[in-house]
Order: sequence, then structure tokens, then C-alpha cells
Amino acid sequence: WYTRRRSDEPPVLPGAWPLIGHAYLFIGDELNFWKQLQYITSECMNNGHAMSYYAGPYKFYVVSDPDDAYKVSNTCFEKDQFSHEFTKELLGDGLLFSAASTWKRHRKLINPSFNQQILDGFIPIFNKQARRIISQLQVEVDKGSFDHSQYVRQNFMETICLTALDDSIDADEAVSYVKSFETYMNCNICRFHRVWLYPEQLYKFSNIKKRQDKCVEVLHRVCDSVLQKKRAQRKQTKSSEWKDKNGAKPKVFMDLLMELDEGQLTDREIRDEMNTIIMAGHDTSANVTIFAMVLIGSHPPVQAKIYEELQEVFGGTDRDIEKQDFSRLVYLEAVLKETMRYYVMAPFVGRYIDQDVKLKNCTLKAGNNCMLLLYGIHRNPMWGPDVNEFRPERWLDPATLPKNPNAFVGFSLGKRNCIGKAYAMMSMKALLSHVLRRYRLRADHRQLVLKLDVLLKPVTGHFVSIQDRLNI
Ligand code: HEM
Repeated sequence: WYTRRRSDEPPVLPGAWPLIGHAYLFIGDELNFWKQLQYITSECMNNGHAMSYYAGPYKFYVVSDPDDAYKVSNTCFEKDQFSHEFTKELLGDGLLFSAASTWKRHRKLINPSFNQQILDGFIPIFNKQARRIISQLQVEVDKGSFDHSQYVRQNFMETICLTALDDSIDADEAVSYVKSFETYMNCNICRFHRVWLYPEQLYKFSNIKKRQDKCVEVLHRVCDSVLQKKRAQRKQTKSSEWKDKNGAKPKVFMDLLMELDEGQLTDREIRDEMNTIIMAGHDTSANVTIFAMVLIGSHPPVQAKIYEELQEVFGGTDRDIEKQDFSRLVYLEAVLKETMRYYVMAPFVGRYIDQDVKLKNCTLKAGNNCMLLLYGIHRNPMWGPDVNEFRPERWLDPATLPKNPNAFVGFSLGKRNCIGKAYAMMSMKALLSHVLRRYRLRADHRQLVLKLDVLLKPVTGHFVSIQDRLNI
């Protein structure tokens, strides 16, 4: 039954077992998940860039051709059947996993909140956060290799909270918010790797669910209390006075959503979007920065070139990064893009096939799930013979880049791609432009062991050591 398919459907991955199909491949830890995803990707790339596999009764298509992936992503806007189910208590109708009809309305409303003018308002926060990590890293100078990921993760989490909710969140609330977020994500990852906990009827009796519910309670309480505080402040102060009082402060995402015309988003929807932005925005940018630091430390000529560019742009000073500096950091941008190509943060994204989709060589049938293999797109031979090498220089000359506009999918592809890509590039450039002016990194990326929870991550973080350039 598993191997039977309509003639125009993609071929089935070999090795399906009775009843469970290929689900056994995914039993195990996050290291195994990454291994299996690499295996499925290479099978898919070697079999016409589209295949299918089964997890119990569910059929999943996998697609690794950039044009086909683009077609799927712009035809089917529903996310796969599991993502929303796993996150609905916290993210509700937030952009990331909401139903297509809600997503279309919300994305239109929220898009303007990510415009350049708003993002420029966050530059002082990015600078402050970069200086914060520089002083925290002082204790690690000349101490040998250490786990830089903890510093980076914490820093990006604080930054996203400051730009989503601002400092209306008090210190104790902030601590419990960050902790609860972390535990919530860990619970979800635990469930993801235990196929038997996928059905809600079984999951609700597990201890993981109990722990997760407690976290959701805290996260909702904190978010609601910030929202109420902001509403009360606005009521007390006339709108013109409120503008004067807060004129110097950047507008954070919560302010922007509250300012939408009355009734466009309910308080519940604003809360869902805040949690979504925080969840989608902090771990992704943090991980790219963590990988970038390892790669930069492992490639001294790359580090020297970045440093040279930083000296030129900042005139040899340690001044803050300003609006006009971002576009001048051309080589740093190339390094970040190459990091995201080499270690694609989200190696796949899911879609639900709600209508038949005709691809180059086959048809995906409605009623199944589909994984767009972004990792496969970044390993496509169109990138050239050095596809498996880290080579930022490829980004400096358009002639050495693939002609296909969907070759780079670090932020996904199609209309439902990442809304925060410009924010992410700015926050990462700001942090690295400070850190790399002050510290020289040493690392060895060949020691990295990778795992996949929902994002690609290094298993342990003790690979980077730092020297203070002031003492060299
Ligand atoms: C380097 C950092 C980042 C990476 C690699 C990344 C990657 C992604 C990916 C792969 C998706 C899924 C798209 C899809 O399903 O096709 C996504 C969606 C999303 N991202 Fe990002 N992201 C990053 C940073 C951010 C930041 C900083 C924010 C917010 C400030 C953000 C907010 C979102 C939101 C709200 C969505 C859902 C968009 C929608 O469905 O309309 N992301 N991102």
C-alpha cells in the first residue's frame, strides 16, 4: 500500500515498514534527526528532486528543486498539519503557523511594522546590546575555548524582548519570561522527537505537557500585563502628550500593533503575534551569529578582511554603528549570507498541500504534507564545484552566484517567507561589528557536531576563544 502511487506522483523513499512507514527513521535524538534529514535530502536530490515518505498513515512529500519549492510555497499557504498543533497554546493565530486566511489578513497588517524607518529606530537598542555582550565577554579573554552560544542566545533574547515589548516589562517578569520561553521550546522539542506523543489524547497525560502548560501560563501573564500597562498609560495621557513623552523612544512592535485602527487586532491576537515574533526572531538570529563566530574564528583570512572593512567604515574608532554604516559592511554581509547558506538555519519548512500542485516532473496530490528542503537547495550543484565549501567571496561577484532567484533560501521563499529578514541582518551586523572590532576570535569549525531540533544547532559550544585587541 505504501509503495503504490499514482504514476505522476513522486517516488516513495525505500525502506517503508508495515504500519509505521518510515517513522522509525525519526526515533532517536536530535543528532539522528539531522542525519536522517541529510539522508532524505540526498535521496531526494538523486531522484528528480521530489520524493515521498510515510509517518504512519501520513504521507509527506519532500521537494529540493528551487523552482518547484517556490511553486509549492506560492500555491499552498497552509502550514503542515503538525506545526500549528504543537504550538497553538502559545502562538495561537500568530503569523508563523496560523491558517492561511488569518495569515493573509495579519501579514498585510503587520508588514508595515517591519519597514526600514521602524527598524532604524531600533539601532540604539542594537548598539546597547552589542556593548553589553562585549563587557560580558571580558571574563573569557585569554581563557581558552568557552561556550559562546550562551552569551549570544541570552543577548538576542533580550534584544527581541526590548524591540517587541520594550522596557515596560519589569526585571523579575523578564527573567521568568525568558526562562519560561526556553522551557516551553525544550518541551516542544521533546514532543517532536517522541512520535507517540503526537496525538493530543496521549500528550495531554504526559509530564511534558504539564510543564509546558505552566510556561504558557507565565508567558501569557507577562505579555498580558505589558499590554494592560501600555493601554493604561495611553488612556491616562492624551495622545499628543503621549507622543511628546515617548517621542524619543523607538516604537516597539507591541506599540505598532496597538496603534492599528481600532478592532483590527484583538488583545489576544496582539499577544499571539508578540509571542510569535519573539519565538521566530531570537533563536534564529542567535544561531546564525553563533555559527558565524565559529566560521570567522576558523578562517583567519576571512576575519582579517572583515576587520579591514570595519577599520575603514568606522575609521579605526569604537563608535556606535549608524544607519548609513549597514550598507557599507559589504563583506560582513557576504560572510553572514554564506554562513546561512552553509549552515542553513531551518533545513526545511512545512506546507500542507491543499490543492494538486503540478511540478516539473510530477504532481503533488492534495491532502498531504510537504517539506521544502532548503538544505538541499543550498547544496544544489548550481552553486558550483565549491558548493560544500565556506567561501564568502562568492557573494561579492554576481557572476559567481547561481542565476536562479530562489537559490538562496536562508529566510525561506515565496510570499510566506521570513518577515524579519531585514531586522535579523541589522541586529547581527550590529553585534558582530562591535564584537569583531574589539576581539579576535579563534575557533575550529571541523569540531562542530550538528543536531537538528527545529533549527540546526551545534551540539556543544566550546569552540571559540577570544583575545582582546586592546591587549595585542
Ligand atoms: C537569521 C535569522 C532568521 C532566520 C534564519 C529566519 C528564518 C525564517 C524561516 C525559515 C521562516 C519560515 C518561513 C516559511 O515557512 O516559509 C521564518 C518565518 C518568520 N520569521 Fe524569521 N528568521 C530569522 C529572523 C527573524 C526575526 C529577527 C524575526 C522577527 C523580528 C522573524 C520573524 C518571523 C516571522 C513572524 C515569521 C512568520 C512569517 C509568516 O508566516 O508570514 N524572523 N523565518
